[in-house]
Amino acid sequence: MEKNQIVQLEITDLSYEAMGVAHYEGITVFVNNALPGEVVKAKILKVKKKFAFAKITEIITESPDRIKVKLNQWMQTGLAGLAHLKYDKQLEFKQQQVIGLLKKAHLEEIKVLPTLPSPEQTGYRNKAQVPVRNVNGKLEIGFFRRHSHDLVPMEDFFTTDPAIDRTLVAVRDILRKYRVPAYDEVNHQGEVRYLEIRRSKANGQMMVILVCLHKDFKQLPKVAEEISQLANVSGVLLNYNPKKTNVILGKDDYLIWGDAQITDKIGDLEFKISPQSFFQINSLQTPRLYDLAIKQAGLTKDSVVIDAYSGIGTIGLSVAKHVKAVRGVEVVRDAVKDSEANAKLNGIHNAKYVTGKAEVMMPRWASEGLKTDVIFVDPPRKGLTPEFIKAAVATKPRKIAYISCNPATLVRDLGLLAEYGYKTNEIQPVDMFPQTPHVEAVVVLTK
Ligand SMILES: C[S@@+](CC[C@H](N)C(=O)[O-])C[C@H]1O[C@@H](n2cnc3c(N)ncnc32)[C@H](O)[C@@H]1O
Repeated sequence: MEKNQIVQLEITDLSYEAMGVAHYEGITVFVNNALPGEVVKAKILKVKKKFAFAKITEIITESPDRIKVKLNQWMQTGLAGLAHLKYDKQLEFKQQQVIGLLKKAHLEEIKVLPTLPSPEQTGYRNKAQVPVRNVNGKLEIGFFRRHSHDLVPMEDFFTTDPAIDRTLVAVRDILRKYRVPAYDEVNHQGEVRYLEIRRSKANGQMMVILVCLHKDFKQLPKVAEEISQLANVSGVLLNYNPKKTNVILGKDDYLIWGDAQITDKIGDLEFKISPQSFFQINSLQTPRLYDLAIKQAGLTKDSVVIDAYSGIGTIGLSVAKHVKAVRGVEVVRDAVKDSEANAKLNGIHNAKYVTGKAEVMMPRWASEGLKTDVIFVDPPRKGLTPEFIKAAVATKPRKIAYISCNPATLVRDLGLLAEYGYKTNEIQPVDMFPQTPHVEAVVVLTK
């Protein structure tokens, strides 16, 4: 097999990144946007020792589960890498992914429930972060072509709230009008690197963040004023990111106009959200995700609960009314400030939040005599660290409620927690990210 060769392939599986999997002369071939059951002609793009990458040139036998995607750009960029698959099959794919990982880890006794569908299948994202670059001499917004930094210009981001899309395009036009230079990655010059918009599903408020190479640029006052006049914009901020990096946001935010926070709701609770605070992006599915964890946690009015990795306090505050006390811990100071303000905003007096690492704070609380019944964990994609697991187990909770956005690290951690006697019978996948291969899941472990 060599680069640029055209081969006929039978697709037998979907990889966790939603690429079609085929086998050819002992080599595993990953084919962009191909579906199981399909026979395709494909051009080989890259060959390694044991695997290769290819793209479809012709579909010979089409899967009955394939649907036509409106814009080719969504597939080219990986913005919506599962959009070509019928929604019920997307849900099945997510369930199967967890089943496959459990099998590999010899944990097949754990049952995986059918994936809970999302109330909205498109336009569900309450946040967009889109790169700004020059394409053919024009400032454009869009998404990077898969595995590259070539910008594919776009106006319809499909999974993002349509009100956010309209505002992104309006801000792009303002930047063009005032001839603000887009960021030039190669020479590390220009001004605007990314646009970020966060929108409250509850009241429509939008926060617009210009991620810039410098703290200021000459057109900024005019640009900010025009953005502030767009419908429902409640704040305009500049995020300062001077580094040569792929990380989107810099450390510092400067408020140019309006409010530095928006307020959204989860269930009947209100939450103030700061620019850098984590907030689940699928607003309508989030309360259902939390409810699943809360229901299985077996809470009583006497329970003491830890909200580890607490963000702006969404889980702990949703739990607070069912229990005696909540202790939360989070590394981002602004998020902790938000959680304290959110407790007040909702009249909750039994939840306390601190800034720090969960693995450091939990043993400290235990040594101060805190007896914990349930630990809620909702870690980043890398999952739990061995230090966290040790600290959590030493805290001796009856249950650990684990919300995960990465089934690979979830399954790894389930194996580790089982060694300490924390076990589960089932996993509930929850679709927080329709049209993408991302899988969220809830598990409650009992000792
Ligand atoms: C997936 S978010 C969950 C936030 C929140 N529970 C929610 O549902 O909105 C993970 C959070 O963990 C925080 N974090 C990462 N490592 C941490 C650690 N070692 N200790 C405490 N918090 C941590 C991140 O800053 C982030 O806010």
